[in-house]
Amino acid sequence: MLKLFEHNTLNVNDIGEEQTAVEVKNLNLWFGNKHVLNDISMRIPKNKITALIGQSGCGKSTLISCFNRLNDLYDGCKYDGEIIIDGQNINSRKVNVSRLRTNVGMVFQRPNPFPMSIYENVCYGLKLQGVKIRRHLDDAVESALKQAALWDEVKDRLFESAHVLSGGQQQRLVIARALALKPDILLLDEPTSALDPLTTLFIEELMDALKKQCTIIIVTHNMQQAARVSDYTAFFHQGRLIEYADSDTLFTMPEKKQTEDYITGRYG
Ligand SMILES: Nc1ncnc2c1ncn2[C@@H]1O[C@H](COP(=O)(O)OP(=O)(O)OP(=O)(O)O)[C@@H](O)[C@H]1O
Repeated sequence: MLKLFEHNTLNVNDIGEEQTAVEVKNLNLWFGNKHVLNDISMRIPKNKITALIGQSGCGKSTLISCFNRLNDLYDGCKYDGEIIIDGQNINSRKVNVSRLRTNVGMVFQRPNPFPMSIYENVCYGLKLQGVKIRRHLDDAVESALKQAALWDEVKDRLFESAHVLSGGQQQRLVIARALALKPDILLLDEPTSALDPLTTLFIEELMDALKKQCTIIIVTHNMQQAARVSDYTAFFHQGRLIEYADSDTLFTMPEKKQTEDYITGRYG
């Protein structure tokens, strides 16, 4: 197995409260009558990369979308159980959802820069929050672009349209847009599936650097990527969490036959 990144991990059962970024407790979710997430419980550790894997349709994207309440946008979506972030059950009606979405950033499969300049893309969320002072915006844009390893490539053309950037640059721009809001948690839904292998590696190195400042949860279909980049991996099947372990253990000594069949490509 190609190992580029060092993983220093606890057993999933030993992740304590202080080390937990997201605690999922008996989460169930339905779209209409369809029971999509079935009694999921897990602790996702802080400042680590956790990969969610499993066959198409098993509920990975739905699960990460619970972490910033994106599923609320769909009529007919119901859920119960708890998701604790920063000591608060974010499934509660009392939660301020826009504040939650600032704290829990999300990046999707296809880079989706807004039709505006590179600069405006990065400071979009800050402006929505009411930040107006130009120097503050300039500093935030520079810092987020540096964290996303894009600054050197765009610093001389910040006011050009974001759409002139390559796919990999656009994906880093979208990551910078999320980072400008200083999220504690970054959700990445197949962030490299539309990118070539070199750009993918670049984004993986970026994720490894970013975990110092935030918790990363990534959905991926790419087993090599999950094994290379993540500290922990959770395998799902038909809406259930089948196996969750540190990635070294899950990819070399899975406990369940179903996990082994999936990671060795026998199905999926
Ligand atoms: N907005 C929605 N309304 C109704 N059903 C939905 C909705 N979103 C997802 N589903 C259904 O929920 C199930 C889980 O979908 P989800 O996208 O979470 O799976 P996934 O594991 O992320 O799949 P993939 O790997 O293909 O992206 C699927 O059966 C899907 O059709």
